[in-house]
Amino acid sequence: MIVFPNAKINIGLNITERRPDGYHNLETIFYPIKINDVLEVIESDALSFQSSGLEIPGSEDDNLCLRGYQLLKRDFKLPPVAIHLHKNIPIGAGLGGGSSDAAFFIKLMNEKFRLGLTADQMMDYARVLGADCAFFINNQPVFAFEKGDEFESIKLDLSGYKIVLVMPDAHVSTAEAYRGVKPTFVKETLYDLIQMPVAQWKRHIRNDFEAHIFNNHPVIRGVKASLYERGALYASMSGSGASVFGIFETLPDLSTLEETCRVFYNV
Ligand SMILES: C[C@](O)(CO)[C@H](O)COP(=O)(O)OP(=O)(O)OC[C@H]1O[C@@H](n2ccc(N)nc2=O)[C@H](O)[C@@H]1O
Ligand SMILES: Nc1ncnc2c1ncn2[C@@H]1O[C@H](COP(=O)(O)OP(=O)(O)OP(=O)(O)O)[C@@H](O)[C@H]1O
Repeated sequence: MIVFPNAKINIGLNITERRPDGYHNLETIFYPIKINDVLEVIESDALSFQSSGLEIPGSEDDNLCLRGYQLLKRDFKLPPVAIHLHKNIPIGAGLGGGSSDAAFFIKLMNEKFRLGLTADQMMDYARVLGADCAFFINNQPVFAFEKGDEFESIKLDLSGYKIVLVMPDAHVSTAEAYRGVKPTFVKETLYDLIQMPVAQWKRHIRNDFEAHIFNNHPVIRGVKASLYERGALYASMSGSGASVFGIFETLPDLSTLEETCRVFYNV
């Protein structure tokens, strides 16, 4: 069975408090985008994992797909499987690529081996693997809160706009991003702000990671500025970075950015 795990962007991200467990409470809007990996699972004689495409740092045993397999195996009698992941979603990008692979792996296993899990049950498994992971089970635009793994559905349809995603030559680890952030009280919740017209978002919606990540990686600040110079209605770093997205009325010419960055049009 083959599935195509997709990336997400965060529209707005407010870090509201540090939790006793070391994590942070936050609020954000998750929006799915059309940048995809390819994940294939076949029944096999032995458990194996191989990947192609972008190089994934870390050992294969730490790959979130294998961790998903081990997690399900605690509760279900599963045969060995051969997993192939073709990696295309940029890594260290704030696009949730690894989390998406894990969530799609759980959905695939549920279907392939008829495990009978509901979406809520799959989300409970996904939460164990990462804060971002549960979102990709339903994969619909949501307002997310607490660790970013509790959701309220929202009406948000950006299909009438052109969304462009730019990945500069910089990588930010999620842990690095959280280490430098100072939680702040939220006056106006994103749940309400997101209902404003897109052209007004620039004045009201922010990503709390940007300030210190831009200081550590000025190239990311430059990409965001370029998107506004080319007419973006709204531009922001996604999640903990390093990718930056822009929402446009018409598709911009980003050929100069393409010299130094990976640019994805119409995501
Ligand atoms: C930045 C976001 O992508 C926004 O959507 C997410 O909050 C990150 O979620 P994620 O990559 O799934 O994160 P995890 O793999 O669960 O956590 C990585 C590290 O980020 C920090 N972390 C993550 C989520 C959160 N709400 N508070 C945190 O402080 C913790 O130090 C944790 O050890
Ligand atoms: N399937 C996978 N794809 C990508 N990274 C993976 C995968 N499985 C495990 N990882 C590990 O996760 C790390 C990437 O996570 P990181 O949080 O830094 O960036 P990200 O992919 O942009 O995700 P996020 O949006 O959650 O921040 C990699 O260094 C790698 O070791």
